[in-house]
Amino acid sequence: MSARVVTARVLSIAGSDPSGGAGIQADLKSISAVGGYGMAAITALTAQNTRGVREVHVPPASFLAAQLDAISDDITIDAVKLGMLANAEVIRTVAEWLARTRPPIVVLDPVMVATSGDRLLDADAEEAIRELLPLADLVTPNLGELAVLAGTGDGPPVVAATWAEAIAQAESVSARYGVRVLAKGGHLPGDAAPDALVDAGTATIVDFGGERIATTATHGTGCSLSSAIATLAAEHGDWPAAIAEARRWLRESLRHGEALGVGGGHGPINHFAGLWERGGTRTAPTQTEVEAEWWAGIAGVRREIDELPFIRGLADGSLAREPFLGYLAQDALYLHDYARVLAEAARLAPDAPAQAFWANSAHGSIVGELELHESWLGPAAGRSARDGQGEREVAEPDGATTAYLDHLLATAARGDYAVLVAALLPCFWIYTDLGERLAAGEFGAKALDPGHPYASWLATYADPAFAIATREAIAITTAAASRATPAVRERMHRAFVASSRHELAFFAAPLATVPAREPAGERTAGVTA
Ligand SMILES: Nc1ncnc2c1ncn2[C@@H]1O[C@H](COP(=O)(O)OP(=O)(O)OP(=O)(O)O)[C@@H](O)[C@H]1O
Ligand SMILES: Cc1ncc(COP(=O)(O)O)c(N)n1
Repeated sequence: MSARVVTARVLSIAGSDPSGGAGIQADLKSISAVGGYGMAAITALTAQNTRGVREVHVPPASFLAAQLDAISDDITIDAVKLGMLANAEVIRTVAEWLARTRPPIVVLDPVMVATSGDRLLDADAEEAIRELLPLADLVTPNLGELAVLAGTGDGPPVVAATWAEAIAQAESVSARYGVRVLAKGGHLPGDAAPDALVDAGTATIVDFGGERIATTATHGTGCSLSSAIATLAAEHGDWPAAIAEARRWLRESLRHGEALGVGGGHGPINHFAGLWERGGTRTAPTQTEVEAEWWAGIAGVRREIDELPFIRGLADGSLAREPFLGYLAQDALYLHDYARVLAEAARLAPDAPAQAFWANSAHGSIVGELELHESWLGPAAGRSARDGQGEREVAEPDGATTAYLDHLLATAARGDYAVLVAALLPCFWIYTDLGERLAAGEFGAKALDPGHPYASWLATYADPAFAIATREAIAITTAAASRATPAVRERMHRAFVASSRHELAFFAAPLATVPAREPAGERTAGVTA
């Protein structure tokens, strides 16, 4: 078998079923459902529905040859699936093209009679199918087709009545034509629906067992299975693995067929049931779209932050030293635990660059806390006790700090990396944005004045290194959101919005929580400057 490919380019050479359950329509759905790129050259048009075939129109074989050449002249074909071939002339056209182009994988579903009992191959063409067998890598007959292939032409074909008889017929076909045979038990009576891969060349039989699924939606199962096997064989480079996976997918699709409610006869399987259930129908937003949507989504919160008396006072320098230092004390407490949550993100990170980024940010957060103590607050509480300077009153986290940290620590404890990084992001993003806009004079010229009472603190937030870290945090988070399922992305977004609201409460707290009974200027909790 040829080298593996990521997205197999698979050509179905088969008939059209306008009801969408069998033929090329089923083939294209099946190839797509298991991850391949589907192409289709049409051998015949049928007028059929789930109840039966009304008419068949076979275009000139020369036109089929033109379709096949148009494809092989331009496109690398990783696998071919052959379905309804209608008549001997079509079979010969396909055989000639196969012999000339030698696709690496050829799966032949020797379609002869539809589930409804209608002929899809001229009676006199059943013999011609044998010409194709040596050109195929795998042939997938149902019990009736297997009997025809196993027959020698003397007398009518004898359909296997037991699974053992079917295996014996498959062995003789495999030996006679030098082709692997997947014997299919879909038409066996009883509760089992077994298939078996029979290869006389290697004297191996691989059994694929399975309970029969109680459903009337079996139209096109043979078409769908053979297309999925061709696609997965190109991807896996291994027949038993490809067949096992194709059968798992087929059985899932069989279980969901009836719910489609298509037609009053044998309805189609639901080729995409698994994909739909696992979230495959929604287009994932790009990273740029996530970034724009999430940022726009917290526009209201950001506006409220901009308008806070604390931010206005910080910008124009009118903010009293006492609430400012109260804020810094809370910020130090926040950074203390924020560092631990960042370290947890490093622990959960799926790759080394992300792990390094979060670990580095955790380090930055610890350094930030220490710097706050060095520049503004005095020695950190733990050290002050050890240094015998324990006289100083130690700040307790206020309600806003506690709530924010509880949210982050709970998110970390839940252990979902994507949701955790979304929760961590606002602290980077909102601060960088504020710092940049303060430094740009958007809140008034005073913020740019070197004589501003908090100039050195303002400078930290306009730090280009912090802006670079913020870009990285946005990139990591939006990449995770873009890859996530819709449900996880929604949880990420909720965590992001929740953290943004906590940012607002955090900025609002210093002026909102000064206890009324405490005379201004005398509040000392945590403030040591
Ligand atoms: N009711 C069922 N439950 C489980 N598996 C089934 C059922 N019916 C068919 N299959 C499986 O579907 C695949 C096709 O089998 P089947 O023997 O019906 O071939 P077919 O006659 O070529 O299909 P088609 O229905 O397209 O004519 C096999 O893997 C078979 O085991
Ligand atoms: C065009 C076309 N190709 C193949 C089949 C066989 O499928 P089934 O046996 O499930 O009817 C079909 N009905 N129509």
